[in-house]
Amino acid sequence: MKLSFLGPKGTFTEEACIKYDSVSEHIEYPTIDMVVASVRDRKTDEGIVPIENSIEGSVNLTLDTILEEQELFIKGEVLLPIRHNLVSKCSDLQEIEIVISHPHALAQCYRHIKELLPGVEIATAESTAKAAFIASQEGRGIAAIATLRAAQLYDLNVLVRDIQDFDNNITRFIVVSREENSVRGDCKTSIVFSTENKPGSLYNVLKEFAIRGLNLTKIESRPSKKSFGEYIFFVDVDGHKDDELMKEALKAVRSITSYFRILGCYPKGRL
Ligand SMILES: O=C(O)C(=O)C[C@]1(C(=O)O)C=C[C@@H](O)C=C1
Repeated sequence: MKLSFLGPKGTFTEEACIKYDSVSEHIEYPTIDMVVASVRDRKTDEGIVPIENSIEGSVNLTLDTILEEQELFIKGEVLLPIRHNLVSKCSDLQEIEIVISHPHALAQCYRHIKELLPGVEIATAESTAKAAFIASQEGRGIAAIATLRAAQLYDLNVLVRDIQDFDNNITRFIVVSREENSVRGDCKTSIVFSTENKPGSLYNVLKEFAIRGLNLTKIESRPSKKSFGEYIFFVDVDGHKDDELMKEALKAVRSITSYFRILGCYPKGRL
């Protein structure tokens, strides 16, 4: 089996990939949309991308990409504790003029970086490992926020360990596939929908889960990109899509929404 991930080697997504399936062939792609497209275009069987972080929230590019890919499903999820490190060719913090990383990683370490390196210039990269690679090429004056594995792979010194602003830093990754997951058991169901822009329409949708005692684990909105003030909602619910109460709730929600799709039903990830 071929499993694509947001690369290059040394990203947190690669770690999630190894945690999910260490046996398959792992293939790196430089961006989230290219990982998802590799599955759609049958170059790989499944792909892993980050979807949300406990400090910084949703990865919008992932939400927008899975919304566009109507033929793909979420087949699984992986939870990973995230520990960031400041890594560089330099061996002294005083020499650092630029800090580079993925925007999510920069946001997760914002206070720490401001404290350690006041006035430092910030630059972004497509992943933490890409930032480490750039730091290894550029050399002097630049540090990346990256994994310890990336520091090893790109031959960088670890200047400061654990620079995330909050210790309880967890990222959730999803596994995208052309096939639905067919397992039963302790599952989660992810849906996406839009409602008419009128009073109570979101309340009416959420009520269908509430009256049946179904627990929502996430709700996120993204602009529809068609009209200002119109939104698409992503909701995760505890439970399998074929459980009796869930089936009833999903049927009701389908009937009162202007757009509705089950993104996937899959086993809950564990830390
Ligand atoms: O750049 C990486 O290492 C990634 O895997 C991406 C990513 C993200 O998009 O949130 C994953 C985990 C961390 O939260 C920071 C960055």
